[in-house]
Amino acid sequence: MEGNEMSVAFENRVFNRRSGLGGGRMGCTLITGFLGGGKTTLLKHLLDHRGDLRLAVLVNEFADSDVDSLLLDSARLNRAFNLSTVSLTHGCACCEVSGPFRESLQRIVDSKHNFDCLLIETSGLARPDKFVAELKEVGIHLDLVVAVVDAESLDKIIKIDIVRKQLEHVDIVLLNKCDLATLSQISNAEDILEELTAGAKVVRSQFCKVPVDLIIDCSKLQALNIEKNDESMPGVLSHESLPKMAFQRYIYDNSPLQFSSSGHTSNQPSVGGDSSSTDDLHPGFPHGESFSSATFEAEVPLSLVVFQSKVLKSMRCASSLIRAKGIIWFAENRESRFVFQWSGLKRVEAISGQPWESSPKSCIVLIGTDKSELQTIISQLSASANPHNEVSSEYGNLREHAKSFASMVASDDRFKEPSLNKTPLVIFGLKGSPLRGVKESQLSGALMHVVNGKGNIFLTATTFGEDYNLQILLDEKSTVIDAWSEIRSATSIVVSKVCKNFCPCRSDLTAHVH
Ligand SMILES: Nc1nc2c(ncn2[C@@H]2O[C@H](COP(=O)(O)OP(=O)(O)OP(=O)(O)O)[C@@H](O)[C@H]2O)c(=O)[nH]1
Repeated sequence: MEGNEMSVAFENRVFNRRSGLGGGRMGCTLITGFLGGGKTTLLKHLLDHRGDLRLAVLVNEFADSDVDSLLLDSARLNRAFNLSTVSLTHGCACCEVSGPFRESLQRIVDSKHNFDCLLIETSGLARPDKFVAELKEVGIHLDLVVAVVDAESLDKIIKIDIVRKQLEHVDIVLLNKCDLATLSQISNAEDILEELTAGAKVVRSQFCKVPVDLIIDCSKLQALNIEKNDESMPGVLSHESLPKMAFQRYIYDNSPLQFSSSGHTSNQPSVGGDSSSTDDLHPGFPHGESFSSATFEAEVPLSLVVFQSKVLKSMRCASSLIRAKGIIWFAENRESRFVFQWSGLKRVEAISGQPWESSPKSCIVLIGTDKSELQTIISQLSASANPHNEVSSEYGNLREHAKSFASMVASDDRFKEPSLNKTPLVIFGLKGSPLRGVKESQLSGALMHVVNGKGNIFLTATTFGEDYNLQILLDEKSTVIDAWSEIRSATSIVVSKVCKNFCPCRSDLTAHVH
């Protein structure tokens, strides 16, 4: 790539905006940034707030699995927009751009949908500069390169070569996850970015909530006065994985399970993996580090008891694990699909909000630098898969634990009335404050992050409209008193942080301001 080409894009955009130029060609925003920084979160935010923009989206994924499409629910979006999903399993937009990536670009350009803007989410291990020439070839105008960066972990990951490369030519950096970072982490991150990005705009954000106009050039549309209709659904066109030539499938030899490559239909869990290394597989591979990915799939539910006691434990012990994400089918919550996320400084989330649209199954991708650690986690995941759908034998005294925990929650008026279901899950959550504009989801979501971040307890969350509930399953090892004491003290931290900007005279929060 030519040196300053991308930095110039931002100035061009500014110039075009001011002069009403920009041409009739479709513009493109490239979203880059290391694994787990918040690129998909930004994409979702843009899709949710796109107004009447017609957006085409390409998602580039590191692992050999379509997890991002599952997380974005792209099949549903494409159905609504009458587009078919293109599966680009043999081409990497970053490393091998001549194949399917070019074809998808061409398809977007030729599309009768007349898209206003193409959003490309690059994989967390891709170099954004590799995309520029291809875009030019098909006549797509690169408006902007945006990097999404985790403010809490930037000082750790900045040592990784690809992270530095990603930041070299960006126009805007969203310094994201500012809700998790301390002020000193934020200002330290800003210093690092100033040094590395040669003058990019740095914008602090939480969950990438920034104006759409900052990321997408809307001025062209106004200048061209394009008529819009209400059916401007985005087209989420593809998932891509890294090229087969740069990767080697490997099988976990010592597992007793049957293994298969993607597309298996058995009721047994299956795993697959990809590994990349600059040395032995692809001498020209530009990523500079050796990363591996492994995918676990199971069409039987996973036991939450085993998941939290074994899988999470091995994930926490795996110092080389960088990222995990996927969809989980828990035996204790069969009706909903849980979106599982592990990113940054061991931040764990498991949130369900949607019923299954197709047959339930779990699909989890792990990315790290040590294959054997990934293998250990995969083995634990396999152990948590329960082909016989019998989990009640694991419950033992857990229901008693649940009852006493629920009674403790009931005694604290910061919480809603807890409930129990037929499993040992306790369902509970913090009260919101409509008067102060503090939602249940804000408080309970923050509580989940704080508690899960410590790693002693695992909270999952379920959402339904404005309702946001947490779930806890106290296993044999956790004592109810310890768990409750940890949740109470985390609650105090969360409530004081979220509510600190509000005047304490309002009565509906008095319960929160203990
Ligand atoms: N607390 C907090 N969590 C965030 C924020 N932004 C994103 N997350 C969470 O961080 C996790 C990773 O976010 P993603 O958007 O999937 O990150 P990504 O960069 O697309 O990840 P890869 O595609 O794997 O590279 C998810 O659990 C998000 O909910 C934020 O500002 N604050």
